[in-house]
Amino acid sequence: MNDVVKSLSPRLIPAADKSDDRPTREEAEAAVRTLLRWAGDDPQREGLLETPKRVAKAFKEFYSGYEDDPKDVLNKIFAEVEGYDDIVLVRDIPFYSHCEHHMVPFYGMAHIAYYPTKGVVGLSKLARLVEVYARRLQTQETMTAQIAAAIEQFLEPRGVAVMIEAEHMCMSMRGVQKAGAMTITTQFTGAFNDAAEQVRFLTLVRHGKA
Ligand SMILES: Nc1nc2c(ncn2[C@@H]2O[C@H](COP(=O)(O)OP(=O)(O)OP(=O)(O)O)[C@@H](O)[C@H]2O)c(=O)[nH]1
Ligand SMILES: [Zn+2]
Repeated sequence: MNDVVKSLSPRLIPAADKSDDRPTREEAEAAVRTLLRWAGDDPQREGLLETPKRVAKAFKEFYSGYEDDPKDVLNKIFAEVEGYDDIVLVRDIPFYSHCEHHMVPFYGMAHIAYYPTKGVVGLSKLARLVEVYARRLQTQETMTAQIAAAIEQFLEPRGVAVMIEAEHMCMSMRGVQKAGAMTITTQFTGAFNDAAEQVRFLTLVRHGKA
């Protein structure tokens, strides 16, 4: 296992703590009313009356990944694949996440590849794994490492490659205001530490043929 993944994995693999000090829905809605006032608006005006309830509900969707455990996503392995042990790559998995610095969306595509050893997982599970980590407060780097670490731990492949390309709204609509700037992160383990393997991965991601 790659050193970065190994050092990150204890913190990153389990589902987030379900701590007891979670606020009630009423407390969450009151916090939204405070932010509405902070934005300069009046939470009591008609159009905003139901907004705190909607925001609390939307947060449940945006951050549902805290309830999910990668173990439950990757626990079903299909071993009967006639000895197939070549690359499995799912590219262009769209995702929406929120940056942990500003709680503003960043969104883009994830590309995931691995070389199976003990079997393969259902292809949809790789997209579900992206959801587990995207639906939390994140940095793009952490999310990239977490996806690679989970596949390492549960599939024990010959290698994993993860690439994420995303636009960060905190860089587009505020702050430095560079709309369209794209951030690319990669995490390679095992066989993918080889330069030729990285070229194969990137070629498949870009052109669909090796
Ligand atoms: N490395 C990394 N940085 C991120 C990510 N998402 C947002 N950021 C950056 O987090 C940084 C936070 O910087 P700060 O100086 O603490 O906050 P700020 O004053 O709001 O910074 P500006 O965005 O430059 O206005 C910014 O440079 C963001 O671009 C991410 O996924 N990875
Ligand atoms: Zn941000």
